[in-house]
Amino acid sequence: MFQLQSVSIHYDDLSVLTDISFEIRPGEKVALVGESGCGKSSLLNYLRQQLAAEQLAWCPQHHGLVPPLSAFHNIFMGRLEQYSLFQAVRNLIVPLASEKQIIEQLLVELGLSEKLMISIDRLSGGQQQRVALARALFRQAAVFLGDEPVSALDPVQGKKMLQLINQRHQTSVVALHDRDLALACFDRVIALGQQQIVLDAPASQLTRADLDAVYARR
Ligand SMILES: Nc1ncnc2c1ncn2[C@@H]1O[C@H](COP(=O)(O)OP(=O)(O)OP(=O)(O)O)[C@@H](O)[C@H]1O
Repeated sequence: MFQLQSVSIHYDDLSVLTDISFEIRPGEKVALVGESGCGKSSLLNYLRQQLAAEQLAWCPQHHGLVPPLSAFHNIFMGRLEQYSLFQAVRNLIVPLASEKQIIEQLLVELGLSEKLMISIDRLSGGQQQRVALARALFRQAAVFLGDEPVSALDPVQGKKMLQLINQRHQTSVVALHDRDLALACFDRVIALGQQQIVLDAPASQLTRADLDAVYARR
């Protein structure tokens, strides 16, 4: 699915990751951890560029929602490129019953059943984050890439959402700060630090202390 061989990522003269190599096979569920600024978002952006649009469900750190529009409209936009211009405009003005039903069902699963036609600027931070997640799930893609997609949720809800992500996608790579969720919900954990991969192991072979040690390095 992803094969990185000696990849370096930098912004002008700032090196973020240097000469990293790894492979992610189809079916793997991978948590990406490491302290703030270590390069998780930069790596996810790199991975995004390796995939065709139709393979990818992307959940960005800052949501990218349109605040005056409803949850329905924002979620519908997750698949906008798959519709003709006529279908897209028509559905944005008068939602098609079929699309509305799918999105309603998604919102039920995400605990937002009452919010279908509520505008984003009237939702809480955690509710907005779940709308961004619903927009990614609506794509029904093979690969989910998420940049802290549950950071605004409580741990119980966060775990439920990560389980849903992993059930609905063949492969996932998710940046997380919550080390317990990384261990509980993923098969494999990759940790970044000092421009390198500092740990890459099956979650079943790791403890919370192993991941804490990643954050203690400097
Ligand atoms: N567009 C950009 N232009 C220049 N520097 C950038 C840009 N995006 C990120 N950086 C820098 O690259 C480094 C890695 O940032 P990145 O956002 O990938 O880290 P992160 O691990 O995702 O952090 P966080 O956990 O805080 O979201 C940081 O030093 C950041 O300042």
